[in-house]
Amino acid sequence: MSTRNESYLVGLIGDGITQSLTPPMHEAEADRHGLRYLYRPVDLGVIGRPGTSVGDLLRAGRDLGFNAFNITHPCKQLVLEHLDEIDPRAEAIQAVNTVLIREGKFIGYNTDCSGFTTGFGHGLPGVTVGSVVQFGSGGAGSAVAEALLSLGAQRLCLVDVDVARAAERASELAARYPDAVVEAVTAERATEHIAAADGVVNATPVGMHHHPGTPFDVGLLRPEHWVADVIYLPLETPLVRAARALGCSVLDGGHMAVGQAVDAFALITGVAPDSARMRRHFLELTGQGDDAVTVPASAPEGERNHEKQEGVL
Ligand SMILES: NC(=O)c1ccc[n+]([C@@H]2O[C@H](COP(=O)([O-])OP(=O)(O)OC[C@H]3O[C@@H](n4cnc5c(N)ncnc54)[C@H](O)[C@@H]3O)[C@@H](O)[C@H]2O)c1
Ligand SMILES: O=C(O)[C@]1(O)C[C@@H](O)[C@@H](O)[C@H](O)C1
Repeated sequence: MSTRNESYLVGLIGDGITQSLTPPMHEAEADRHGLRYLYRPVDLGVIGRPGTSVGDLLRAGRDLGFNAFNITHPCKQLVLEHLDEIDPRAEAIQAVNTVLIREGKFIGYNTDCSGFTTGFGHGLPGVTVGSVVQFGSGGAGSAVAEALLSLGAQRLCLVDVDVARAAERASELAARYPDAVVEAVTAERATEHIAAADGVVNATPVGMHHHPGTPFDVGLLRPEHWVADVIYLPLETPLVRAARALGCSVLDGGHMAVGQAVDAFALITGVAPDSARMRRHFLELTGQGDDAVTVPASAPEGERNHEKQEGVL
């Protein structure tokens, strides 16, 4: 037996998340720290519950002794009304992906934003954030837009098939970042903005295994563009592949996936995870275990088998 102060019971609430790599990332890192830590997917599709049941699931989890939950599509906004406290950044984004249960209270955070920010710094070092066209302004898109503006983007164009959603996000962000130009643009007008942009971001599900394709015509890309995708299943989306072939600097969705997991693990346990080790494990899970990075000679034997770099997300 163990109480909730002696071990960790964590879940991921969302639809279609049974194959998520976040649970194995947390569990393996916890093992390396000698923590007793179980992380279970709570797949709404499998248990036949709607996104609106997230509050009931949180309360059931609290009563059953869970320490925390990650929250994903379609619940990142739906969960807001069930929180007792919310981190200021998550409040600004109006999306939560991590809920800590402390003394019976639900405290919400957004590690998608911090995870994208860290991954951007490591994966696209030295690029000019400058002017960005971002496709998708939902849960991930809100976090990424916030990250880009806090990284210094001066112009951000949001493109979403849900035009009202993009307009709403753009006006919220413009109010909070008055020195930047933030606007919603139609897919047609995005063409001219991509031509003038430093970077292009995909924060839509287009490119996932079950949603193949690209959110815009990749013929618009030039080698000078940097390109970021948030999708990590697959890691090599059609957009990432096309951008790499063209010679663009590219950030795949794995950087954000590891970054959000690193930050959530730290919040849940209070223990600083080894982000490079989590990145290596993630790449093994995705079958990309030979990512070209280096591990210091002092690393444990098992880790020296991989030619990888410390501190790379
Ligand atoms: N790497 C990570 O850590 C990470 C984190 C969160 C989400 N994701 C991924 O991000 C993607 C989006 O997730 P989400 O939670 O934001 O979903 P969401 O449904 O909240 O938002 C997606 C948005 O994209 C828009 N959209 C769809 N097709 C479009 C198109 N062709 N052009 C423009 N807009 C379009 C939708 O209208 C919606 O507003 C998913 O693939 C998810 O797996 C990755
Ligand atoms: O890896 C996933 O499946 C996630 O759902 C991705 C993203 O939505 C994160 O915010 C979640 O914490 C985990």
